Order: sequence, then structure tokens, then C-alpha cells
Amino acid sequence: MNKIVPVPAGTVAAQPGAGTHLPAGHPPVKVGKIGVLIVNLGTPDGTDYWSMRRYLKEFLSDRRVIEVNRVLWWFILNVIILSIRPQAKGKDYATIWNNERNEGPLRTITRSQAEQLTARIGPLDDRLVVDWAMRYGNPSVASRIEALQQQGCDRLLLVPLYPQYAAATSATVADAAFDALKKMRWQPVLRVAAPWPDEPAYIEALANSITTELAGLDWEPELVIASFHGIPKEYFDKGDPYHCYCYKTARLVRERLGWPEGKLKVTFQSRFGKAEWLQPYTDKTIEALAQSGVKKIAVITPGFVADCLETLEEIAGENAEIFHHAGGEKFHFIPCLNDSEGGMNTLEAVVKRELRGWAEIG
Ligand SMILES: C=CC1=C(C)c2cc3[nH]c(cc4nc(cc5[nH]c(cc1n2)c(C)c5CCC(=O)O)C(CCC(=O)O)=C4C)c(C)c3C=C
Ligand SMILES: [Fe+2]
Ligand SMILES: [Fe+2]
Repeated sequence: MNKIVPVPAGTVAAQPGAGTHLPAGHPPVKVGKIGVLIVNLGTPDGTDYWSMRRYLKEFLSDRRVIEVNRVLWWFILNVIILSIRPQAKGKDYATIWNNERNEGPLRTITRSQAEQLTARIGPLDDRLVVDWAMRYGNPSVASRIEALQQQGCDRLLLVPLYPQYAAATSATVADAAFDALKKMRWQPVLRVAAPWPDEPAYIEALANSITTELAGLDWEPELVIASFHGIPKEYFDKGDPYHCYCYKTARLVRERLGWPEGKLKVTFQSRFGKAEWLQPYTDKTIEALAQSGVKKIAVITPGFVADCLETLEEIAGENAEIFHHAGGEKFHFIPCLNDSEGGMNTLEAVVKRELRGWAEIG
């Protein structure tokens, strides 16, 4: 046990300070790298019934997402929701599917964000390794943490891809990471990035995106809707800060544009179930605006770091249709920041901010 043997070339000492020697029988472990793991919500592996069902089951079984009584929810989920929703939502996903790669856009965009982040920060410190994962579906958080550790990452920066924290999103990403760490003998040190509702690079990117998109139209919207994903009102009543973060982002963007109040209106989309969610609702607001005579609007979705079902199908598709049916004439959807220059400036700024003390890269 105490016998010291030389480490084979190319392997790193199992323990810091062990120098070039390992105790006999101790497996060599790589150390010294810093992993940056960006994590978005998730996406099904396919649009067929079983892929959709697997994905929705994992997602909707998360106690952070659905806080209803466990026994009651087991019945509702397994007997009602999972017999109807996979088919209906599979059809919706099919309308936005990336057929070339056979995956949802969220996965395509998140991969590209990780690649571009690597190109931006990789050359600044050769200890940095960037990777990406999905909270639900694949690649899982646990599998990527394991892969990063195998590459020698003994420090991990986890970046939940939600500018505005909510327990149902950011916290559940941290849960997944800690669950993975629970099973490890030698855990990497974990840092979780703080949300960035007021990050200057993010506000600048959103304001620039609005300006550029509107400049490309031959009409001017009477107002712009900033539509954020909703959460049940009960979660807000219990103290979730999400609502305040959304309003803060919207206010800062409006101020940056020099717009009066009312020109950028906050709404909440993607209601699920019968309970009350954060109001005002996006679909009801858009319908009421058209009915009251508003003819031209644009919609931006600042809470989504990447385009997905909720932006492409629900806003650019369903809500545009609602607006036109109710008498509206011009509707423009402003894409998410995705892997654009502004989107990447935002992620780079957040990652650099959160790496301080680990890597001094500006
Ligand atoms: C049922 C409760 C849900 C809560 C609470 C919730 C919060 C929440 N979600 C996002 C971001 C995304 N949600 C997406 C899809 C999606 N969301 C829910 C339910 C809740 N979300 C469901 C059931 C689904 C799947 C589609 C459906 O069946 O309607 C997505 C898109 C994923 C994709 O692949 O395109 C995102 C992104 C946030 C930011 C949030 C709270 C702050
Ligand atoms: Fe959602
Ligand atoms: Fe939706």
C-alpha cells in the first residue's frame, strides 16, 4: 500500500502533491483542468410517440417543475397527460425539427454555443474545457460531468442557460449536477453561475437585436411584447424571484433603447394545466391588443437563450395566428440571441465573470 511507483508517461498524479509517484494500486486520475458546462432545458430524441413520452415523463416528473401532491400527480401524469400529450406535442416538434441532424433546434443551438464558447475562451487558458448538456433528455448532465472529469476537470463551472433564475429551471439544473456528484468518490469542485438578468452584455445584445430586427422591416410596430415563459402563480406566491428578474431585464432593455413605458410590454407564455400562472398571459394580451385596434406588433422572448418549441412554434406560429385572427395585420417575431455575436458576447461575459479566482481570463 505504501510502496511508491512511478506514474506512466502522460498520466497525471492521482493526488495533488503526489508529484510523479502514485501509491501502488491506486488508479491514475487526470487533474488540473477547469470544465465549463452549459445546460439548457432539453429536448426529445425524436418526434415519435415513445421519444416524446420518455422526454415528457422525465421532465414532468421533476418535483421542481410540478409541485402538485405526488400521488395525485402520478395519476394525472401517467393516466391522462402521457396518453395524449406525446402525440400532440410530437406534431408540434415536427414543425421545427432540424431534419439534417435529426434533433430539436435547442440541441443544435446549444451545441453551437458550446463550440463558439470554446473558440472564444479556450485560447485564453489551456486548462479550460467547454461542454454542453440537457437537463432532460440527452446528453444528460451526469454523462457530461463524468466526461469532463475523465478529461481531468477537477473544477466545474455549471451554467444553467436561464438569464432569469427560477426554481423550475436553474435550480433543477443544479439538482441534477449535485445528484451526479453524489455518486462520485472524488468529486470535482462545483460552482453554479449566478443568473444574469442585468448583465450589461446581455442587455446590450437584446437592445441591438431589437434595433436591427425592426430596422429590417418596412413597417414600425406600435409596441413590442417581451414574452417570458410563465410559472404557476403559486410558485411566485411562495417566493420564487423569477417574475422580478423578468421585469428587471425588460426595464433595462427599454431604458437602453430610450423607449417610454408601454412601448415594451412584459407578458408570460406557455401556460400548462388549469391553475393560474403569472399574468398577463402572452396569448390573451396579443388577442386583446388586436381586438382593441392595434395592427402591428413585434415579439421578443428574452428569457430563452436559444430558439425552441416555445419560441418558434408557440410565438412565431400560434401567437402570430392569434394576432391575425383577431384583426392584427403585421406580426414580427424577433429570434432569440442564440449563437449570434450578441448571444455569444453574453455567454462569454457570464462565464468570464463566474470563472474569477479560478482562471483570470479578463
Ligand atoms: C409544467 C410546468 C412547467 C414549468 C413551471 C415550466 C417552466 C419553464 N420552462 C422554461 C423553458 C422551456 N420550457 C420548454 C418546454 C416545456 N415546458 C413545459 C412545462 C413547464 N415549463 C413543458 C411541458 C414543455 C414541453 C413542451 C410541452 O409539452 O408543452 C422549453 C422548450 C424545449 C424544446 O425542446 O423546445 C423551454 C426552453 C422556462 C424558462 C421556465 C420557467 C422559468
Ligand atoms: Fe417550460
Ligand atoms: Fe408551449
